[in-house]
Amino acid sequence: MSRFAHPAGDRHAEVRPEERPPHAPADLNTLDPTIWPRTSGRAGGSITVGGADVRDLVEEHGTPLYVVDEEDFRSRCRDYRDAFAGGEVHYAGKAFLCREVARWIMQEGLGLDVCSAGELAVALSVGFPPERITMHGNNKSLAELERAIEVGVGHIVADSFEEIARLGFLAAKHGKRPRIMIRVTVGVEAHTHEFIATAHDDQKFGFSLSAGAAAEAARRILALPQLELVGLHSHIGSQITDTAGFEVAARRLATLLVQIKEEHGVVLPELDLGGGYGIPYVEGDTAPDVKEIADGLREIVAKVAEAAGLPVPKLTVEPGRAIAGLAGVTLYEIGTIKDVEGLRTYVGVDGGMSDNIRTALYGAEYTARLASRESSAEPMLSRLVGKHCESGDMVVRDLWLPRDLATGDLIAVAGTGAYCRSLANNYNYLPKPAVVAVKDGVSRVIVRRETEDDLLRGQL
Ligand SMILES: Cc1ncc(COP(=O)(O)O)c(C=O)c1O
Ligand SMILES: N[C@@H](CCCC[NH3+])C(=O)O
Repeated sequence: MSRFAHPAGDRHAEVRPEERPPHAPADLNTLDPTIWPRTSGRAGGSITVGGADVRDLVEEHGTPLYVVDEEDFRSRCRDYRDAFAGGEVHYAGKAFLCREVARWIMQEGLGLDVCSAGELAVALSVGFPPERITMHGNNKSLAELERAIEVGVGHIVADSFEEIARLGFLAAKHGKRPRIMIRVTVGVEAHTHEFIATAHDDQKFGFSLSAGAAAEAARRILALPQLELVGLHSHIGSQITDTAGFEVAARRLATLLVQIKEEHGVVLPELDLGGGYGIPYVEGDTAPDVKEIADGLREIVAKVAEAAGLPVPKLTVEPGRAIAGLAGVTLYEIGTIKDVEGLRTYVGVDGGMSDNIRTALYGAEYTARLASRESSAEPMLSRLVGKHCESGDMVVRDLWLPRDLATGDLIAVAGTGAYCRSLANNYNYLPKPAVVAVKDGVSRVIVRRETEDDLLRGQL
């Protein structure tokens, strides 16, 4: 099991002694280049991202602050696009989407996955080409499906029998022929936290392969001439570092491709293997390299197609975290430092589970550093906690920080570019932090900080 994964039942358990960090790192100032943004470093002691000093960023934009290294984000788009040349890469907007990010995705030549009318609206608002958009969701509303058909999204991934009937009705109503994929539950037990594993049979997504539901979905779609069935889709889960699950998924999808050809004489031209590629969050984490993923998946798809006597389908992947995750860091200001004798030091910051709920939700681990200066003080075992009324409100559960830490110091948490702003909430009426993009020493607000007016808007 990966360090990220642990049974949900353990979530509230105390840290067992063997899980405590065995020893402090030799140097608390270093920035592991596999975890921190590609352009990050230290200058005059302070951490810099995209050529900007975090002290200046905070001076200008306040804390907590989400900082996105634009070059890191865009270069990972290009890495995926180049590695999967010949196929398609769709960025999964749920990881982190705003208008500016949609523009970056568009400019870098990627497609986009959306899973709600809201995500679709963000993309359309900046002129994202609808034909490069895929619409997902296990319970899309009639209005969401209608909007997707009206604007002409490139693919709609069917997730239930009800939805196939709705799609048939709406396509006929609008005189359109949407391109449909079937979300197949391939029965893979992905090695990740149970809340983000999506291909074992006992869950809400997709049509079960083993129970025959996926084959039945194909029958029903092919019976509706107003729908064009173009392929099969599988997404086995998120933060997956072992690529074996993707191979099994690809092989199993291929068996269905063969079955559909034999039963209906139809060769589906596309295969979408979803996203889920893991990233390193803490030192020692390993993550698959994009080239290896691409070469591995391409080889498997080609092999299984060949063995089945089918033409090699076009391969699409949908990375979210692997593009956005490491581009982002969160900056906090330290407010309180509370030493609990003999146990640890609680370091309180001005955000918490409203801007990063992943630690509370999945037991996620993060790397954090004193960001506004370097220190050679002794390491102290710390817990970086938020300011919410929950004792589970932690940003980093176990962390070594220098003993001379003081109120007003800045802390940077790495790897917060994915599923932090997108999962942010207003618990305890905290306003959501701003998101700034940094590049060549210049910062731009791409999502402004919420204000008290935002918090009160819409109430009687
Ligand atoms: C259908 C689908 N595609 C892609 C993704 C992106 O996953 P990740 O951010 O782990 O790459 C998800 C989320 O898990 C998803 O549900
Ligand atoms: N929210 C999850 C990922 C879920 C992906 C959506 N299917 C996380 O932070 O790890």
